[in-house]
Amino acid sequence: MIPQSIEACTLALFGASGDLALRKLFPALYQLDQAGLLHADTRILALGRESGEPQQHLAVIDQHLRLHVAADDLDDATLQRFSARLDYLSMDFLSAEAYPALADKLGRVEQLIAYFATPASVYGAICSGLAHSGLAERTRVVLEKPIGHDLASSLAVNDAVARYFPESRIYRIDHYLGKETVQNLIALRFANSLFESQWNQHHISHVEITVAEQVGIEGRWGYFDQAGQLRDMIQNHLLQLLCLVAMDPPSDLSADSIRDEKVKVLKALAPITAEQLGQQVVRGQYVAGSIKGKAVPGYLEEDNANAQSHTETFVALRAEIRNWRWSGVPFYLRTGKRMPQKLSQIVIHFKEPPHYIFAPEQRPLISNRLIIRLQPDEGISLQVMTKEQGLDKGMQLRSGPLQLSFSDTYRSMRIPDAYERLLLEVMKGNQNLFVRKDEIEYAWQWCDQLIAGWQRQGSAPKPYAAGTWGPAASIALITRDGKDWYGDL
Ligand SMILES: NC(=O)C1=CN([C@@H]2O[C@H](COP(=O)(O)OP(=O)(O)OC[C@H]3O[C@@H](n4cnc5c(N)ncnc54)[C@H](OP(=O)(O)O)[C@@H]3O)[C@@H](O)[C@H]2O)C=CC1
Ligand SMILES: O=C1O[C@H](COP(=O)(O)O)[C@@H](O)[C@H](O)[C@H]1O
Repeated sequence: MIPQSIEACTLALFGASGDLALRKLFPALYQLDQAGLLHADTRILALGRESGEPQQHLAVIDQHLRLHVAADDLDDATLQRFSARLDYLSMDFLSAEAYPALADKLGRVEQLIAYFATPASVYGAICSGLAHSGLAERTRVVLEKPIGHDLASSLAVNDAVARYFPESRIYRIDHYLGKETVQNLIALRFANSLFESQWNQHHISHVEITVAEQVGIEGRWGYFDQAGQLRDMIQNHLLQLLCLVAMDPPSDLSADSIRDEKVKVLKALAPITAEQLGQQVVRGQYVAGSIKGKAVPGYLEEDNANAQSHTETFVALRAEIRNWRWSGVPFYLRTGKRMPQKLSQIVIHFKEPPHYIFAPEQRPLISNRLIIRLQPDEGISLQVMTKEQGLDKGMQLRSGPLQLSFSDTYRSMRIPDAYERLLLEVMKGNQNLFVRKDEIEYAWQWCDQLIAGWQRQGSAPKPYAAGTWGPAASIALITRDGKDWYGDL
C-alpha cells in the first residue's frame, strides 16, 4: 500500500549513463519499486548523450541493476515492473534545440522530477532548456553535489538555477543526509531529553567526526584532482554532520526550521587564518601502501595521474564554533581516502565529573563518550563507568558500553541506501533532507579561506601510506590538546 503522500511522477534522469546513475540511482529506484513505494503511474526517463536504440541503453541499466542490487533483493516481478517504467532519450543537455523533443517525449506531465546527475556546469543549461520548452512549471529539480568549486562558482550555479526555479522546488543533495543513521542524529538529540541538557560546553569536552574511506579515487582522477578531499567531503558531508551535532533545537521538523539552525552553526564557525593553518589543519596525500594485505598504488600512480599534483586526499582539522553553546569545545574533523577501514563515526566526549570520590588508581583515564557509528555496523554506544565485578575488586571502575546496534535491534530490516530515502523525499515534496542555498554558500566561504591559505603557502600535502590513518601530523593535531582520535587501531 503506497502512502498517499507519494504521488505519481515522471522522473527525468539527466546523466543516466554516468557512474552515479548506474551505481546508485537506478538501484535505489528499483528498491523503492520493490518496497511498493513507487506509484503505479510513475515513469522514469533516462537521458544520456549517447545515441542508439533505447533498448540498448535500457539493457545497460538492467545489467547494472543486477550488479548493484543485492542478489536477495532481485526478483523477476519487480525487474519486469521496473523495466516497464523506463524509457531512454538521447540528447545533448547543452543544446537548446534538444528540449522540444524532450517535451514531446514527456507529453503532459503533472509532476516532473528533473534529476541532474551531471557536472554542475551543465545545470544552468538544463534549467534554461526545461523552462523554454514549457517544462519548468510543475517541476522539482534535484542537484547533485558539489555545487560549484568555490563560493563564486556556487553562486553562479545557484543563480542560474534560480532564474527558472524557486527555492521551494530545488532539492540539493548531500547524500549523507539520506543515511538512516544521520537522520537518527536528529532523533537521538531531540527525542531524548537526557542528552539535550548535557549538550553544551559545560558538559562536553570535545567532538570528533571521522569519515574514513578505504577506497581511493575509483578512476575519478579528472574530477577528484580538481576537487580534493576538502571540497569533495568536508565542504558538504562533514560540515553537514557538524551542523546536525552542533545546531540548536529547531522549533519543529520543517525544512526551514532545521536549515535555519544549521546556517547559524556555519555562520559561527571561527575562521582559520593563514597563520593558524599549520597548527589547525593537516592535508595529506596517500602514497603506495597496502589495504587488507593487498598492495595499492599511491595517488600519483593512479590512472591518468599527473605526477606533480598537490591535491589532498586527506584532511584533518580543528574547528571552533563561536557561540554560547560551544565556546571552548574543539571539533576535530578528519576524512581521507585509502584509510585502514571504511568508518564514519561521531564521538562526543563528555567532561569529567566536577569532583571525583574515586582515587586515581581506581578509575580509567577516560570519561563518558557517546559514539554514534554512522557506517558500517550502524549503532550508538554510550560508554559509562561501572564497578568491576567480583569480591576481590573493591571499588575499581571500568568503562563499558550501553550499546544499541541497529542491525541487532532491527534484525529483519534492510538499512536502505541514502539515495532511496532522498528520492522518496523528493517524490513527497519534502525538503527536510536537502540543503538550502545559504548553507552551501556559508560552507564554501569557510572552506575557501582554507584553500586560499594553502595556496598562499604553496606547500605540498604530507604523504601517508595507503592503509594508515593519515600523516603523523594529524595525530599531533589532536594530541597537542591532550586528546586522541577515538578507536584508531
Ligand atoms: N559518482 C558518484 O559516486 C558521485 C557523484 N556525485 C555527483 O553526481 C554528478 C554525476 O557524477 P558521475 O555520475 O560520477 O559523473 P559521470 O561523468 O560518470 O556521469 C555524468 C553523465 O552526464 C553526462 N553528460 C555530461 N554532460 C552532458 C551533456 N552536455 N549532454 C548529455 N550528457 C551529458 C555524461 O555523459 P558522457 O559520458 O557522454 O560525457 C555522463 O553520462 C556529478 O555532479 C558528481 O559530482 C556526487 C556524489 C557521488
Ligand atoms: O560524495 C562523495 O561521497 C563518497 C563517500 O560516500 P559514502 O556514502 O560511501 O561514505 C566519496 O567516496 C566520494 O569521493 C564523494 O564524492
